[in-house]
Amino acid sequence: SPGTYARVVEPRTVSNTSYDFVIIGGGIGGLTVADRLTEDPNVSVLVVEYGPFDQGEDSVLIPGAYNPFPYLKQDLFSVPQPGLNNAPEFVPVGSVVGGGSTVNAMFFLRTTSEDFDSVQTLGNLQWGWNGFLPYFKKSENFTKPDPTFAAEHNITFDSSFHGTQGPIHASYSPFDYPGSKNFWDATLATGISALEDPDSGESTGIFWLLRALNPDSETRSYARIAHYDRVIGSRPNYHLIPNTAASKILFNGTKAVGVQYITRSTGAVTNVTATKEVILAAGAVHSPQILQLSGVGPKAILDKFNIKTVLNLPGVGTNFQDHLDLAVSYNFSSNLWPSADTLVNNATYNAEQRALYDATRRGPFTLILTTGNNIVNLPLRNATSNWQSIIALAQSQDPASLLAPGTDPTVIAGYKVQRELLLKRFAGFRTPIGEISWNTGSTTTIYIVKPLSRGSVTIGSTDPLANPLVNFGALKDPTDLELILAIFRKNREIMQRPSMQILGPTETVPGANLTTDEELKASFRATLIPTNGHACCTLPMMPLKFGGVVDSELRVYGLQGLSVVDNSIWPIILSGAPSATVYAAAEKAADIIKKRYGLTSSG
Ligand SMILES: Cc1cc2nc3c(=O)[nH]c(=O)nc-3n(C[C@H](O)[C@H](O)[C@H](O)COP(=O)(O)OP(=O)(O)OC[C@H]3O[C@@H](n4cnc5c(N)ncnc54)[C@H](O)[C@@H]3O)c2cc1C
Repeated sequence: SPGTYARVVEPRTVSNTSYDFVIIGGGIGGLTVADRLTEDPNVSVLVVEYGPFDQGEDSVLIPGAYNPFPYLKQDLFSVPQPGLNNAPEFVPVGSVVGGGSTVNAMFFLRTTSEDFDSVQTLGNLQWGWNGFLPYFKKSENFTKPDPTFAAEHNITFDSSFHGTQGPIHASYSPFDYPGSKNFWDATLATGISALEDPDSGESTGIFWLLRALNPDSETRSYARIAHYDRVIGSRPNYHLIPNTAASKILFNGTKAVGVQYITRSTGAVTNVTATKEVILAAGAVHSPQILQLSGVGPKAILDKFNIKTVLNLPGVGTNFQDHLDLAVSYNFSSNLWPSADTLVNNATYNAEQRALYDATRRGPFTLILTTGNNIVNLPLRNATSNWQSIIALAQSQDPASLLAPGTDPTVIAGYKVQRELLLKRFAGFRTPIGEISWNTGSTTTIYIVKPLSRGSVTIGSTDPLANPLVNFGALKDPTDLELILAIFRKNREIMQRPSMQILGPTETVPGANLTTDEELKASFRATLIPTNGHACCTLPMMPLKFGGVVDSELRVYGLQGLSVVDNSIWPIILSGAPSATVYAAAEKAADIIKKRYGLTSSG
């Protein structure tokens, strides 16, 4: 209803005013922090958001009608990727209030506790798993599945790891296609074990996926509802302007004192003052762009565009990482009915099931089509007996030569320590490096979640409305291709087990006829997507000597009054899907910032 938008302020209302905090970006990090800071009625917050509000479209709210494209930034492509036959690749980022949470596939999956050990090892003692778990719980409203349904479908969980009072709903789709059981059994037959709860800190094995799904309405639970609509009626101190691009952070010396923004419909430029802090939450692709446009970043880049240097900070925009995404396709001669394909190919079934959903909130429309409910998370050692030679291949690489020429020595040093840490994880059993998910129809998706290659984000012009140059750095390190091969071959093994074979699968892409490592790798280079929309790590929380950009309290080094609260802060990409962890990290960030200024939580 229009009433929910009551606090959307007109640009003219904002101009020449001042707020305690100005937050750039109304995605997961930005809205979570805005919500928590405005619990203190004496604090004023403005969120500047590039995109519009969604209009409650089915494509946003209903899992079975999911379509992210209308709210993705349509014209954002990477620079050509030499590792992928020189193709430029689409860069998916949500450009809408709620950011990625409005467009994502609703995987609500934490990461292994070993990822937090890594964050700690890289200089952030107060970011351990045990201290972080309360923030996971605070952000979450977990609903148990129906016990009969759970028993029939291999759903297990440990309630002690979940929160039930938080703003984001986490629940299981109350539907599955029959083929999932075949996949489950085939996976177990390869020696992979069932995992009780992937949100417990242990995250390897096969398990049922939790989704950011409201179990009453079976619709998306996302930051716009959870951290804006939910509270806005009682928060005159919480303002948000949509359709507005932050163009730069304003500095007085090295202190951030405000934000300049552009009203996209008119091009009008406005300055707004932040008396306490500017908080950067434009996501891992745009936050480094905004910093560079504001004069904070590698000096050579700032000089190239004649931008006055506020601070030479070499790490800004380096260390770019994302999950890799490989689709494997099949024909089935005797697949079970229905499958995920039925909803796509059979209009009668689709109409019946939509009517069922509308009437009862049950059936396949409670499920996102592209991936199944079952996920297999694999550490390298459980994927291949070749794990030692893969680690040896990685060790034989010269890290400096895998980064762009001229990369700052601190950034190279940080990359080296990350690689050493990652290779230790590769030799263990607790960090997944890959995931497999069969959608019960024609597609299995393989994700590589711990790539060794690194990319970058840099400005390509001084126009704040132009896209930055995104370089995935895909497959720069040849080890990444071996990781894909290992998971791919494990997936073939699963497909060859009797409970999948009775469905009569024939692999059509890459194709059953491709058998040698070289044939398969050539196919991967042609079909791999270098992103799962999980861009991260471009303003990493690491020591300055390792190319870090923010300290353990999320403050940008060398500046005052500027914090970062989005998915840019991780040093190494998380194994899990990012959103659950970004919500929790933003809850932690809000506590850190509240403490810094003595704010209350009375809201
Ligand atoms: C298609 C897709 C599918 C995904 N699927 C999943 C999934 O199933 N599970 C999961 O956990 N994660 C998924 N993700 C990833 C997840 O949604 C993101 O990692 C998460 O949203 C990152 O949060 P953030 O706060 O860093 O940034 P975002 O949520 O992206 O928010 C950044 C916000 O900043 C705004 N912005 C950018 N530039 C400016 C500017 N100049 N001025 C003002 N505002 C600006 C953007 O419009 C955006 O709203 C998916 C992402 C995509 C794109």
